[in-house]
Amino acid sequence: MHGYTASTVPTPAVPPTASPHLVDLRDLRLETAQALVGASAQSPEAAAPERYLQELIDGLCELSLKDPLTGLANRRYFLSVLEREIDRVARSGESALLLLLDIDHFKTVNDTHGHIAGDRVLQDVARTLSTCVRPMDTLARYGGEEFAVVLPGCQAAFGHIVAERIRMAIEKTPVRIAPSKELHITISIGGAFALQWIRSTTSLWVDRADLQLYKAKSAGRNRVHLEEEPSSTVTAEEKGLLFGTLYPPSGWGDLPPQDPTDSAF
Ligand SMILES: Nc1nc2c(ncn2[C@@H]2O[C@H](COP(=O)(O)OP(=O)(O)OP(=O)(O)O)[C@@H](O)[C@H]2O)c(=O)[nH]1
Repeated sequence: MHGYTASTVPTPAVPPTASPHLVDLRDLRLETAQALVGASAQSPEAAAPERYLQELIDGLCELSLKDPLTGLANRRYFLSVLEREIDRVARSGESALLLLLDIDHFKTVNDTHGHIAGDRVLQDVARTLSTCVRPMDTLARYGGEEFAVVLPGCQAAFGHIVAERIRMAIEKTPVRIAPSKELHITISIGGAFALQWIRSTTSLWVDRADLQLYKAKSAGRNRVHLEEEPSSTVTAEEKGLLFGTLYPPSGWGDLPPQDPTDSAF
């Protein structure tokens, strides 16, 4: 974020309809912004208001994409990345892995050590996770104590290795919540690959990974569960996305209904 605060930003020369000297960013409205832009074009100090506006826009963009506690991408941004990834995989047939990572027994951390310690755990876990991913991967805080990462170009053969490496990194990195108090944190990980050549949806992809996360939790936590055969778990909805009305939702590989009057048969 930029170093300005909400109430101390000096305004450039503005028309009388806009506020006189200071603009509280929380109160900034479209008309005010338009007035600032209009004035900046005519003002002899044109450079300053433009810089101000650019900083304002940059700051607002950053706010809208980042999780304030951890500095990671937020859910909204992550879903837009997933959307793009689905597109890419559908066009290129390359692989991509989605991992959902959830801190184990996090409620106990909050209940035992307090919310501030819980926040510290979230920040430290985020930092450790950041060291485990490649620059091309997108890591996000997906919800309360849940994180997500999408790994473009991750082959099925390597998925488990990558996820296991992340799990172990968290397991062997204690979180210091006080000078003499360290917590040992674990995470459960569920993962699913994007369906190659199929334009699925973000929610179906997330649901798949979530099912695996549920299995990892149910199996005892601190473990990785990845979908085995992505193509064997294609849902009826996804078959519809691929084949439209050609194939009935009864089963993968069903033949389209034959029209006896069609000479092609
Ligand atoms: N400190 C802190 N706690 C949060 C935040 N967001 C969510 N939580 C807490 O995360 C906890 C999640 O608890 P549960 O959903 O029961 O999950 P859990 O205790 O980790 O249990 P399992 O996931 O089943 O291992 C709740 O106590 C929430 O209050 C946050 O930003 N900061």
